Amino acid sequence: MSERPETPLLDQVNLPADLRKLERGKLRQLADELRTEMIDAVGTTGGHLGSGLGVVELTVAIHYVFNTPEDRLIWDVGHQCYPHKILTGRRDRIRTLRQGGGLSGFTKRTESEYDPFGAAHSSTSISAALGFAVANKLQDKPGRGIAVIGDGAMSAGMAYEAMNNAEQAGNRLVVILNDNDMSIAPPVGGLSAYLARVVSSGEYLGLRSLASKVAKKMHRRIHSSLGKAEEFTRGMVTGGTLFEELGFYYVGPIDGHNLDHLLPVLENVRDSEQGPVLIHVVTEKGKGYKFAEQSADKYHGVSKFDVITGEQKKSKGGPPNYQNVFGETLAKLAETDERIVAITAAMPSGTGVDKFAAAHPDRSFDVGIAEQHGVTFAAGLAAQGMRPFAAIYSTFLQRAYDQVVHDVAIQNLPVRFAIDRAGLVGADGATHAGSFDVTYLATLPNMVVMAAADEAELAHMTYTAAEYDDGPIAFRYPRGSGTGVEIPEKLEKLEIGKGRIVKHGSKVAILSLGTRLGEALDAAEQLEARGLSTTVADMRFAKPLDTALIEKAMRDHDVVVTIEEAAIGGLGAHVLTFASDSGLLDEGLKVRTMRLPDIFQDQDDPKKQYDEAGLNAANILDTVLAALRHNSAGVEEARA
Ligand SMILES: Cc1ncc(C[n+]2csc(CCOP(=O)(O)OP(=O)(O)O)c2C)c(N)n1
Ligand SMILES: CC(=O)[C@@H](O)[C@H](O)COP(=O)(O)O
Ligand SMILES: [Mg+2]
Repeated sequence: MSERPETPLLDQVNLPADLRKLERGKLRQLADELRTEMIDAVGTTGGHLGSGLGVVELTVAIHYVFNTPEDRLIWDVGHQCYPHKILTGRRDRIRTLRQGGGLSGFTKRTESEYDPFGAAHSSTSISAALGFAVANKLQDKPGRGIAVIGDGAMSAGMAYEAMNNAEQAGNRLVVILNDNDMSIAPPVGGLSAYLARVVSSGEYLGLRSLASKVAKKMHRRIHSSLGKAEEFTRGMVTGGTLFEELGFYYVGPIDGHNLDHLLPVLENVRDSEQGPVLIHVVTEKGKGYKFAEQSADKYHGVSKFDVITGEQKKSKGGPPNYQNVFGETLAKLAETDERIVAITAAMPSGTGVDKFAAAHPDRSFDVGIAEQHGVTFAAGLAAQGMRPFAAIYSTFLQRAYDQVVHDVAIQNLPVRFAIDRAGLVGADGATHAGSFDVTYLATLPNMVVMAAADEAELAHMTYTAAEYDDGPIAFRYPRGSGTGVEIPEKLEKLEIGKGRIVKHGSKVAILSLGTRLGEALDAAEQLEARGLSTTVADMRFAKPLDTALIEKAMRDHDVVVTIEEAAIGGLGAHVLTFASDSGLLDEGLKVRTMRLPDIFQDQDDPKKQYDEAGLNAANILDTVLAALRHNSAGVEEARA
């Protein structure tokens, strides 16, 4: 008689309270079902897979042992939170992940009480968890701050700032270091080597001896189940000296896929009066899905894929990605210029620096998730005569803004900023939008700010930046693939501060910065069809402005529109400032600035995001026609 299939446990678990009703012996089956559900879901949505697979058991154990949501659980970066979302009332929406109107791909306060803190930029979890812990202490409320932080995220300075400040929290703060020996790429630096030593040199010690260490450290009765456990675990030999010196009780390393190890240790920590505690958990990124386990990047970020074959449904062929145009162009330039070096902050493939590194390994630097260090490292390199390219996503460069101002701009050092993911980025949503770099860079004295309209322009700007030694220079370009335009063999060194007229007209002038140029040309066609002769300029520079081009546009046209994939304070603001300073607005010229809206836009398909932002061709057409309907009194006349 065939065995009746087990009733899926996952169907009985909507919230952690349901999970805690299960016998411990059932948790293994639940974890297996949870892993299967996650693989199936991400197969249909795409997203971050490897990191979530690595924390399935840890997620089950944390919610089983700790009293979430009263215990505030904070996932660092939050890209590993899909199992957490499934166990906290969002299984029914998990297949809407990273889609318009769907679940965010990261933790988000507005989504659930089980997401006490939003994430997506790394290394914030310990600071936030410390905040919750101290607040509960001050309010005499129960509840801990629990931070789960990866080994990659632990390479950022902010994590140490938080740990340095953590002693005050006592046993209210629990830090779980999820060490899978991976960042997006293999981890780098001294910390990674240290953790590898702690994990690899540890002999197998019986759990009892680990238990006695834990109990001794915490002056606690050994938790009964811990005492009974027969399993072996890696013991600590060198131990977590680094963390202990920072005031933490260090426990580990522990096998993060073995619930018989995780549960008793978490219970011990939960019941301990001592703290703060750092539990060092060893996991495998991509665990339990062979295609992820076998891939170099452990399926960190995947498009939709066939669960059976592991085959991702990526569009094949087509124009090159901007990141690779940058990396390959820079690699070529570096063949004849020994001064060129490239720096990435743990994003070699995302920035295209991996292409540069393949050709020039000794001139390529992955500094880990350490944008602040990366920028000032570049400043030091520049001060000593090198030509450094700091390749950092727009959103992640925000983390190093003071370094840009204080170490680069004020000293007028020739650091080159290759700013990828400029503008709206789609599935990663608001936390990753590259909205602010024009605003925050073009306001700085000495800074040159360029924006590529297509991949050929990006190649020219990479060359121009390489040759520019007069101070800092930045060039921005979007996520994804180019327009298919041909990239000439011979690159052009652009004249600093000069734009280019792409289409000549006489009534309307559209001044475009970046890849909205395509939409501007579409709009120009529609305007011409209405008898409105339209000039289109690719400004190329937000700073310095091409003032001659702007002045001519303003004197020779009735309506001037600026458009950019940037928030207020960018090209439009600088054009208006120049125009008002030059008296060009005195004759009642109609000027409209089109820019990103003053909201944080959630995830969606990028085209839809730009529709929502009002920055597509139809929006340009409407803006121009509305402006033309405004009479000199600024009153809109009835629609013609
Ligand atoms: C400030 C910042 N820089 C870069 C990134 C891009 N990023 C996302 S996840 C990741 C690697 C994180 O590694 P780890 O913390 O070990 O987590 P794992 O993926 O291994 O679970 C990086 C570099 C980011 N999210 N935030
Ligand atoms: C979680 C994280 O921050 C990165 O994985 C990011 O999602 C990468 O973005 P791209 O996919 O644009 O490279
Ligand atoms: Mg990791």
